[in-house]
Parts: sequence; structure tokens; C-alpha cells
Amino acid sequence: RERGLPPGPPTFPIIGNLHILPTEFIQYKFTEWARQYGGIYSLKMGASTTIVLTSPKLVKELLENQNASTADRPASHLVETVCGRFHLSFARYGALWRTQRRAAHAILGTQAVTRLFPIQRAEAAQSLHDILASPESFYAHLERYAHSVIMSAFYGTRAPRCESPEITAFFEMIHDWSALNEPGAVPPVDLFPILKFVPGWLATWKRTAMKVRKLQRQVYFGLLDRAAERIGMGERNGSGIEDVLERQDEFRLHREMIGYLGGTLMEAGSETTSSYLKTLILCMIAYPDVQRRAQDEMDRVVGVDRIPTLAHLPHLCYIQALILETHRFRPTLPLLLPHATTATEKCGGYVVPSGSTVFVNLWGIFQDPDLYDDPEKFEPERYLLTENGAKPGVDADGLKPNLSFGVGRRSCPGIHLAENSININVMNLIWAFDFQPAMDAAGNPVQPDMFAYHKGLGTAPLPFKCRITPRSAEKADIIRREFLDAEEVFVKFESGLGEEDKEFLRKSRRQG
Ligand code: HEM
Repeated sequence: RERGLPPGPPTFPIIGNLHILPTEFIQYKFTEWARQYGGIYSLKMGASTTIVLTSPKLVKELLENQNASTADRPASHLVETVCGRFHLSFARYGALWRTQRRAAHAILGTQAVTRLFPIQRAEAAQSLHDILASPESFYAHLERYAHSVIMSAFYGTRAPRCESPEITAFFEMIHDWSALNEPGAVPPVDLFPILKFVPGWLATWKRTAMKVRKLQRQVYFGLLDRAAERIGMGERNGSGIEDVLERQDEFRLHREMIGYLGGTLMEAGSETTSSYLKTLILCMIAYPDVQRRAQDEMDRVVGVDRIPTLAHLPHLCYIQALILETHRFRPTLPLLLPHATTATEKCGGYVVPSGSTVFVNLWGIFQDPDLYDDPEKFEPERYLLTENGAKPGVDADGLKPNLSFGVGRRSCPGIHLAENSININVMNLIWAFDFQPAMDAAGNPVQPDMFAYHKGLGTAPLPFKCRITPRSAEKADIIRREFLDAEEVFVKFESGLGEEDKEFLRKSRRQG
């Protein structure tokens, strides 16, 4: 470890700390080391340096105050093999990234997402209806919701059922893509470039990477071509792709960039949103008192004879606290996405060399007992005491309530769309349903495992069983009515659907 670097675990010649890195749930080890080495420490990966930040103050000092030199992403041979240089989330900092990011802002900025809100509301109404009809499939219904919103927002075509071909193809691809992104799934080709030359028949990861690339291109460019065809026929519905194609020269985007722009938005926005909502349900089951308090507030402010709207949210203090606590309790991206530095910087009095990888250990921050009382408990009340949920009186500089969406120039451009989705669905779900543990054969409640999460950079609760029932027959009627009313909004996004999707819609609308 070079002089001036933050401290860290002892290193081994050549490999540094590589041998002690866990290959799954790395955030737990990062947190253990943070308690030992402090809010900033370093790891050596071969010759390169990784910095781990577990202090909001130091996150602010490095990633916010020095945002121009900390906005890169680490080089990744895997990403280049699969997506070239056009994957907005993993793109190196530079002109290509800037071009795509500008286009993403045009589609997802505050004003633009106001136009998208009717489709989010309509999709959320379908979600309630789907859960009412088949509560045991709530997992798939939440995934469909999140995916369909982005499909409509960007491509202008929705995905009305879990089995819609656009959903199955996308999730088949994402399954392999997430597995490849798992730390340890691919040999350390970026540290030891010689490994790139291992022939495909010896390297399974290379074959999977090529399969993912093929699937991604089929899905992303297939959707792009369909959207272009629709627009060519004069059918417009205000979706992002219309703006992007119309302003293609102004944005300086070519076909390859547009294909990956849409693909990245689906990848970045779909699983994150559904994972958040699954965690919410998990917490409602494990913390029935919180559920009751949230339901009481919904009934008091919204009433029982109308569905909630965004206008109710400012009057729902406990629900707002619940939303923030769900982000804190199980952050969807527990290490955000890795940043990389393009200049040597100072942080906490230590040197952060140019070319370092920087991880924000959000999990470690959110579980820090110096910042939060009983951090392992799900307690929305903490956000009623202070804006960022920290213990009253502690120095919580840098602890923004929206830290879960990242920091600096790479922070989430989808935050407004995501927050609208979260707000409307949390209100809807709490208003509509009771969530209870599943029963075992002997009739005893089975408490879900609060740590049974998917591994990987992005996490989500593993499938769990529970009982979801409407809170009253009147509410069930309102849900059916809202679903039928949503057709008015949906109709503009359904023209390009396949026959099976259309038949499904005809049937569910007939049944109400
Ligand atoms: C619960 C929902 C979501 C959460 C918690 C979330 C969180 C994040 C985080 C932590 C990052 C990395 C920030 C960093 O590196 O500092 C990120 C990046 C990103 N997010 Fe989100 N996100 C969500 C939803 C969405 C949605 C709905 C979209 C778009 C439709 C989206 C698009 C993106 C993109 C494109 C990036 C990469 C930005 C870049 O590298 O320049 N996200 N998000």
C-alpha cells in the first residue's frame, strides 16, 4: 500500500487484498472493515486502488465537492464486450456519456416526468387490480409495473401482462447479465489483461457474455425499430423516443446510442423500482405495528371511498417517513454503482490516487449505530424526528435523505420518475391491502427472512410467501373501477401490442 493512502487490511504481494474479497454480499465485509479501519479505507486489487467510503461527510467531500474528477466508472472489459461503450450506467466519463446523459435528462427531467404521471397512475391501478386477482403472484405484478412504466415512457408501448414477450425476453437477458456482473463471476480480466485471451471454449463467461449481447440487441433494437415504425405511421403518444428521434441531430445521437439509451433505462429503472416495492411488502409483514399506523394515516387523510393521489402525500407525514425508512433499511443498490477518479484528490486527509475505484458503502452508512438508533430495526418514526433520520444532535453532514439515488455527477437521472412510482404505489398498497405472514401446514405464521436477498450490485428480496387481502369489499370495488377507468390512458400505449396481449386485456376488462 503506497504512502498517503487510507489504511486498510494487510496486503499480499502482487494480489494485494484480492484474496480476502468475498464473492457475494460484499457490503457486509465492507461494513465490518469500516468499523475496523474507519469512514475511509483502501483496498489494493493487484496494482490498482479501491477506496471505500462509509462516512456521509467524506462522501460529500470526495464525490460531491470534487464531482468533476470522481464521475468516471472503472474500466470494465465485460461491459465493453457486452455493450460496447454505450451503456449509460457503466460508460466512462467523457463526451459519449455526456451526450447520452443529456438525452436522459430531457426524457426524465422534472417537467418531462409530469407528462408521464398519468401512465404511472394507470399502471399502478392495474397493479392493484392484478394483486387483487392473484395475490400470490405479487412479485411478478410489481416487476410488470416497473417494466411497463419505462416501456411506455421511453418506447411508447406498454407491457400489460407478466407473460408479455417484451417482459420475458428482457428478464431472460437480465438474469444472465446480473449473474455476469456478480463479483467473482468473471475472472479479474481488468487486473490481469492476459486473461482476456483465454479462448471462448475454456471461458464460460465469454460465451454467456456473447449470449447476453445477442439478447440485449434483439430486445433493445427490436423495440427501437417498432417505435420508429409507429411514429412513422403518425401514431404519437408523447413517449421519450419521439423526442429523442426528433432531436437526434441536436443531441448528436446515433442508432447505437439510442438503442442502448433505452436499454439502459429499462435495466436501471425496472429492477430497482420493483425491488423497492418488494422490500416494502416484506417490512409490512415483519412490522405489523408500522403497517397499522400507516393504514390509519391513509384512512384519516384519504378516506376509504377514493383512491390516493399524489396531492395527498404532503398531508401524509408517516407515509413519507415510511418511504425514506424503506430506502434506508434495505437500499436497492447497497454500494451505489462504483465511481472512479480521473485526478488525484485528497479525502479525510488521505491521498486518493487518479484511477482509483470509489465505493460508497451505503449499507454501512445506513447501519451505522453512531448515526442511527437501533439501525437494524425498521422504524419510520426516526424520519419524524430529523429530516435524514439520524439521531437528534449527531453530526450527520452529507447524509441527504435521497442518498439512495447516488451522489455527484453520476447520481440517478431517473430519480423523479422513480419517486413518483414509489410514492403512488406505496400509498396505493397501504390503502388497499392487509399484508400478513403466510401460514405453515399447522396454521402458524411463517415470518419471512429479512436477510434473504439476491446477491449482486443491485439487490431484491428473494421470493417470499405472504397473504395479501383487500382491506374491504368497497376498496376492492374501487380498485376494479380504477382499473377500468385506466383504459382511457392505456389506449394510446396499446396500439402495437401482440394478439395475446390484446386478448388478455379484452378478457380482464370484460371481467372488471
Ligand atoms: C428505486 C428506484 C431507483 C433507485 C434506488 C436508483 C438508484 C440509483 C443509483 C444509486 C445510481 C448510481 C448513482 C451513483 O453512481 O452515484 C443510479 C444510476 C442510474 N439510474 Fe437509478 N435508481 C432508481 C430508479 C431509476 C429509474 C426509474 C431510472 C430510469 C428510468 C434510473 C436510471 C438510472 C441511470 C440511467 C443511472 C446511471 C447514471 C450514470 O451513470 O450517469 N434509475 N440509480
